[in-house]
Amino acid sequence: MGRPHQAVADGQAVLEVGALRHAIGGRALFDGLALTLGIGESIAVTGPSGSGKSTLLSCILGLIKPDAGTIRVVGTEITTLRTSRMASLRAQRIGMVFQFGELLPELSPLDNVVLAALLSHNGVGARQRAQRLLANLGVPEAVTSQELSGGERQRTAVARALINEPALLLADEPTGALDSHTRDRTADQLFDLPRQYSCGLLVVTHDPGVAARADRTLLLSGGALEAASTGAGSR
Ligand SMILES: Nc1ncnc2c1ncn2[C@@H]1O[C@H](COP(=O)(O)OP(=O)(O)OP(=O)(O)O)[C@@H](O)[C@H]1O
Repeated sequence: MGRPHQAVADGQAVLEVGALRHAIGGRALFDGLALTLGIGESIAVTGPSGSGKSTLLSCILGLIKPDAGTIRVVGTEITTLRTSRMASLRAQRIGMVFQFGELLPELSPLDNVVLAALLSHNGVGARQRAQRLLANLGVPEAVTSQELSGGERQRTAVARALINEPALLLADEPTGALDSHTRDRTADQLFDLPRQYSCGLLVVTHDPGVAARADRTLLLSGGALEAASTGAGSR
């Protein structure tokens, strides 16, 4: 199922953030923050509540314009993009998984996933792609997604994020609403995705057991990202 856009070259970074600065309400959240994420790689970002993790994701999604610095998504500098161009880059290149899935409850899991393809003008073969993704992630068929368990809903949200074959997958506390068994299954699947689908994965999480699955864990502290140790055996 070829990408509807140019493929990411081997070795190319899917995300490069440089010298990022941003303040909210007079408080500096980012002060020279830098980050590089490669294709096939996963990074977990941890940090105290209010340190700016979700704001960082919003900057990468182009929803917040940072005060200064650069953000390149698959080589495209997004901080200077017009809204319409950013919207199309976001639809084609970035997948996002939220803490509570944010599915449309009246629609089936399949239709939730297909809808994301249609909204991105990527409808050709979308039903088959969605069926394959949902089957791979172990989501059962259902008339409405509100019939699903929390873990099944979250895996549907993962399928929806993958339907347009994004180069960059972002997740904000993707397992925060799940019990520990479901968390483990969902997190295992999530961190398999970069190699399975040739994308880069950036996960914001408070959960050391989830962060431990990432190739690298970074701590957001003092407005910058530093290497963090999640501790052996914290899964
Ligand atoms: N729209 C907004 N208006 C005002 N302040 C905001 C806004 N969005 C975020 N903030 C503030 O910016 C800071 C960073 O928020 P953010 O949600 O990015 O933190 P976080 O690290 O994701 O926190 P948590 O781990 O609790 O989710 C917080 O102090 C928050 O109150």
